[in-house]
Amino acid sequence: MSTLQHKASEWSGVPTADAFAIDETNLFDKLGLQAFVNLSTNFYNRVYDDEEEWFRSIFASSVKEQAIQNQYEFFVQRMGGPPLFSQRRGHPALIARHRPFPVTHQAAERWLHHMQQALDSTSDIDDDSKIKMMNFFRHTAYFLVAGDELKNQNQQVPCKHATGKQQP
Ligand code: HEM
Repeated sequence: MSTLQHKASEWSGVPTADAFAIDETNLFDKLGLQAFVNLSTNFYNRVYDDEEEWFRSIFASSVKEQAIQNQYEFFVQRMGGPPLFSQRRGHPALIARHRPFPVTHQAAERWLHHMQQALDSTSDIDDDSKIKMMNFFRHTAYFLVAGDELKNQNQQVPCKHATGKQQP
């Protein structure tokens, strides 16, 4: 298991096997496209209305409708549907795509809070699928936090040129 996956399991409290239980059933076949559209719409409606300005502002440079599409296309692709995300956006590379944003433990908890509420208000997703999806989201959120911490560590490592010594 990679260090990032290990940290993701430890911090999220979700064992890797539970996180990837989304692969046991084809959730796209089970739920259909509209359920994913509804989930991401519910999620981003909450995010863009968040009373917590520090969290809302992380999304300030994104257009809500595009953020909704980016998210549901990724979920559809990851949960057994057609590769809509990759066809339009390229490789998911989630850590790299989150690089501009402060993906802290606090931000992960706020993201997950909105996602739990979005799931609760999406009636076309059954309870078993909700549990599977939430485990995947929780694990992935902390995988991104682990990736973000790596980015911060790398920034603290001085560049070899910063020593003033010339390399041979
Ligand atoms: C942990 C807290 C998280 C924060 C603060 C965060 C923040 C963001 C922001 C600001 C964007 C840009 C919105 C856009 O224009 O599409 C974004 C995009 C995205 N996020 Fe997150 N995110 C988090 C967790 C997650 C998780 C857990 C997943 C997947 C399970 C995820 C998947 C995505 C995807 C697929 C995109 C679209 C990327 C693209 O199309 O370039 N994010 N996220």
